[in-house]
Parts: sequence; C-alpha cells; structure tokens
Amino acid sequence: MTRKLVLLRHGQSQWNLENRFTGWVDVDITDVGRKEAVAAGKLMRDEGLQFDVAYTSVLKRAIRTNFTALDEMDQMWVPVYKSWRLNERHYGALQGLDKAETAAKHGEAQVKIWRRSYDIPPPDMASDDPGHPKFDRRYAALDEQALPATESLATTLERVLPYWHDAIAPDLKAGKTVLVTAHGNSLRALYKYLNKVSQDEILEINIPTGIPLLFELGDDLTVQSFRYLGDPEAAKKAAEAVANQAKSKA
Ligand SMILES: O=C(O)[C@@H](CO)OP(=O)(O)O
Repeated sequence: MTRKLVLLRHGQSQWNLENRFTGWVDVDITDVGRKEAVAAGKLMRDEGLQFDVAYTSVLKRAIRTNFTALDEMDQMWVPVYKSWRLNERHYGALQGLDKAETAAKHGEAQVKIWRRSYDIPPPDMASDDPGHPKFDRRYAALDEQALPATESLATTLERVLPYWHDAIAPDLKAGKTVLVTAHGNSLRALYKYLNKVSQDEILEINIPTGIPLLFELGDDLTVQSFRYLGDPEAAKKAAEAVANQAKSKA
C-alpha cells in the first residue's frame, strides 16, 4: 500500500517579506502568505488528497497556513496536532537580523554556513534575552534544558525525529494520509531524513513557501516518489529565491 505525506512550508511571513532571520519568533503570514496558503489548498484539492490528520508547529505562521489550506479543501474537520518539535530551527542571536545586512557584515560564506551547514549553529541567543524560549508560556511544560538558545540543522533533526517516530510515522503506517505544515528548516530536516540526503547535499536544498511537497511512501515508509504539486519550474524558481535571500546587497 502506498502512503501519502505532504510537507508544506508556511506561506510568506512578515519577516520573509522583510528578509529577517525568524527562527522561533512568532511572526504571522502576510496577505501574500494567505494567498499562498489558499493556493496550496487548491493544489492539494485538485490532487484529490483527503487528509486523515495534520501536524503543525506552535508558531502562528504554520498554524494559520495549515488552517487556511484545510479550509480551502473543505477539510477543516481533520484533527490537527501541534508540537514545538516541528518549530523552525532556532536561529540564536541572528533572530530578527536582516539577512542581506548580516551577509554584508560577516560575509556571504559565513552566513551560508550559519543558514545551511549541517552542524554549525549560529551564535547563541543570550540566556537573559527576553525572546529566549524559557520566558515563553507555550514552552513552560518543557524541561529548560530541552529549550534551545540556537540550533543547527543537525540538532533540529534531533528534536524533530522523536515526534516523527512517536506520532507521524505511526499514523502513516496505519494507512493515514498526513499533512505536516511547518518551516523551511524543520522540513529540510525531515526531507534529509526521508530522502537519506548527505550532509553536503542538504546544503543546496531550499524549501519554498506555500508549495505542497507530496511524498509517496512504501509500507516501511521508504520514499517511492516525491514532487512539488503544481508547476515544477515555479517550485524550482521559488527554491532558488530562498537560497538567494542572504546575498549581500553591498
Ligand atoms: O529565518 C528563518 O527562520 C528561516 C526560514 O525563513 O530562514 P532561512 O531560509 O534563512 O534559514
């Protein structure tokens, strides 16, 4: 039996628009982002997808995108589970900074390492920074040690994977069709795991906003196929635009 999984990155957020590092900051989607979420819902509806369950993060850009896409599909009744484990990668001290200005200051090569290397995290957020997750009520039930002050893709994958194994994979194995609406880097982590992408190759993988990525999986959840819904050229161009966000304008 073929199982279906869709990975959907949230629609354009206010800080995507402003080209700022976002991470765990709870920024909403823009009007363009809402339109992208509606368009994602249309693509999934046209594909005939009937979800049994949806998963998202505890950040409103993903929550609203998930809700909007399911609304467009007339599948708002689908159970939705939220977990901090699907949050964006924590961007440490870079959160809030302009990506192009950061590249002008530290060099594009350094910023590419912070953005896309597998295991080199950006500098830590200060522990007394009011934006630190330990001061945020939504994480109050978690052990403070589990709360990151920065994350690499590797440590993001380490916290995404237990949720994959405990919640998402069992649903897929039970034959459910699953939607995961999350973030550029938490989805890159899942993409790396599912497609067994090497640490070097993952550097060049970028996930565009609001374009559903449909995986067909075998019984043991090995990937049989995967593709972006809609125009493949549009998805390719949108992924390239993400890669270019941290080009210095200087
Ligand atoms: O700012 C962020 O949190 C992410 C996703 O928007 O950015 P990047 O693509 O630079 O990793």
